Parts: sequence; C-alpha cells; structure tokens
Amino acid sequence: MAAPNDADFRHAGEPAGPPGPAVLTTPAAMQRWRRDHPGDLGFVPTMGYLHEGHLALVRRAKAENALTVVSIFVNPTQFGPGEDFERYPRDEVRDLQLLREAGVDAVYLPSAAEMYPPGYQTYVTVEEVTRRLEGAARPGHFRGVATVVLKLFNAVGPTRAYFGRKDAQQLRVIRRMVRDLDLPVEIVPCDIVREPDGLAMSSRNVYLSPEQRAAAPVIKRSLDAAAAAWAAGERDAETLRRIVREVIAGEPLAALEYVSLADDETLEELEGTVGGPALLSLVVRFGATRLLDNIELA
Ligand SMILES: Nc1ncnc2c1ncn2[C@@H]1O[C@H](COP(=O)(O)OP(=O)(O)OP(=O)(O)O)[C@@H](O)[C@H]1O
Ligand SMILES: CC(C)(CO)[C@@H](O)C(=O)[O-]
Ligand code: BAL
Repeated sequence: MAAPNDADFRHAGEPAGPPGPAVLTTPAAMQRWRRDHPGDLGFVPTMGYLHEGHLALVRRAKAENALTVVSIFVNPTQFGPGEDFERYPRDEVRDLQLLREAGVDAVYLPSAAEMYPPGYQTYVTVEEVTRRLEGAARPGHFRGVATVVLKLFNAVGPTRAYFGRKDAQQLRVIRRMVRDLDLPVEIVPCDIVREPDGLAMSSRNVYLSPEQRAAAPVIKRSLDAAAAAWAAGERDAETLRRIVREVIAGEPLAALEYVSLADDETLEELEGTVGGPALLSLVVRFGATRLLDNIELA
C-alpha cells in the first residue's frame, strides 16, 4: 500500500510561514530527497515523543553538518511480546513543530507497512555485544534495532549519525555494525541530558506516577555514589556494584532489575580489580516502567 508520490514529499507547517522541514514517508522518497540534497548530512534516529535529549542531538547534528535529518519511527521489530509497543507515547504534531523550530531540513516518517511490507524477511544480527544486559533482558531487541538502523541509514544516506549515551549498549551495537559492515557513516556519541534533579530524560518518563517520578532520581544518586567511590580510588568491581544496589534498596518504589560493571567496549562483565575504562549501567523498575541509566568510569 504505497502512498501516492505527492504524499511522499510535503512541507509541514503553514504555507505562509518560512518553509518547514520536508516530510518523507517512504524509503524511495527519502532516497530521492537525499539525491537532490548533496553535502554533509547529520542524522538523528528517534522513536519520537521528542524531549530535550533528542533536541540536543539535533542541535549537534545541525552544528556539524550542512543538512540535518531526523527520523521518527516506533520500530515494532525491537519490541518483544508484552512490551510497550502499543502504548509507547506518540505526538507527531508536536514533534513536527519542535523539529520545525529546530530548523531541521527533513523528517523521515515511514510507516511500519513501508518498512516491513508483506514478505519481509531480512534481519541484521550483531553477536557478542548484544548477548548481555538489554540484549538478555529483551530477547530480539538489538536484532530489531540493528535492522531498522541499517534500513534508516540506507534511506537517509547520512555522513554522521548521532546517538545518545543513555542507550549505552545500543551505541556499542551500532558502532560494531558500522565497523563490521563497512558502512560509510561516522557514529557520534552524545552525552546524556538530564532533568534538573538528575533523572535522565526519556520518553518513557511520562509513564511514571507523581510518586514514582519523585523517587526516580535515586537512579542517578546510585551512579553518583559509585562514581564518588571510583574517584576516591575504589577499583573493586563487586564493591562498585554493591554501592549502586544499596542506594537503590533505600527507595521503596524502586526495584533494581540489574546493575552491571562491564568493559567499556565489549560489555563483558568485570570481576576483581578494574583496570581500564568501564561502563556502570543499571535498569530500575518503577511499577511496570523500566528506566535505564549509566555512567562511564575512566
Ligand atoms: N536523555 C537523553 N540524553 C541524550 N540522548 C538521549 C536521551 N534520551 C534519548 N536519547 C537518544 O535519543 C535517540 C532516540 O531515542 P528514543 O527515541 O528511544 O528516546 P528515549 O527517550 O530514549 O526513549 P525511551 O527512553 O523511551 O527508549 C537515541 O540515540 C537515544 O539514546
Ligand atoms: C535507534 C532507534 C531509533 C531505532 O529504532 C531507537 O532504538 C532509539 O530511539 O533509540
Ligand atoms: N531508546 C531505546 C529504544 C527502546 O527502548 O526500544
């Protein structure tokens, strides 16, 4: 059910104002737009419901490239059965307005039917680095992420692609895929943007009740406690994980799903004395809502 060509390329926003971003809704329309717009292109893939974390990526992409493209696509293949695909927050009108204000050149807004038409059967599997952490907690998740990111890259043709450090394993999976498949794109990691009380911005924060939201900064406090111990010279992997566990245990609304201290690149869990750079990451549940966060110890 391909959209007619006219609908593939339209401008968001009022006709009287300055032109908004081009909105492309099919891979073919996106590829055509890219052919017509040569030059360095910064790409920010998202699942929409945009917040300051996304907009920081967009600003960086704009600062470093002649052209900026943002995709909004809630990718069904990275959600497992029973996960929140159906209720994932969506607000396309507000997102387009924010991207217009941010001055992006194009928004890629494909439908699931365009991305995965009947007969679709090709997936990308990144191996070792997907086995633990989010890969273990969400079987099939990174197969969906790697597949959709490769498809998005093929449609958009980016020079650079911007990913948040909040999804630390995702960033490493994408880097690995880019190296292994010789993709001609530079992956640019971007720092985590936080609320004033330390909670990492996330579209899923909207699921929290007021009481859960008030309790959620415990996540960053637990990372800060471990980082302070690290700064004071603590290098024992289990002690650093225990510090996180103890801080989270002090918050009755928070349930720790996992805490990991892993090799910063391979994500192999570390034991004993930590020598090199390490990624301290955790997932905390507030009711049905899973929130993830991390800090790099170097
Ligand atoms: N607080 C943040 N700081 C920096 N980057 C972020 C932040 N939140 C999301 N990103 C990045 O934005 C990109 C799109 O992420 P996505 O649309 O999944 O947003 P999200 O808020 O992380 O959603 P969710 O937490 O519900 O998965 C990813 O590269 C992600 O790492
Ligand atoms: C990279 C991504 C857009 C792929 O669907 C998603 O996993 C996300 O928003 O982090
Ligand atoms: N930001 C990661 C996408 C997901 O949770 O599916």
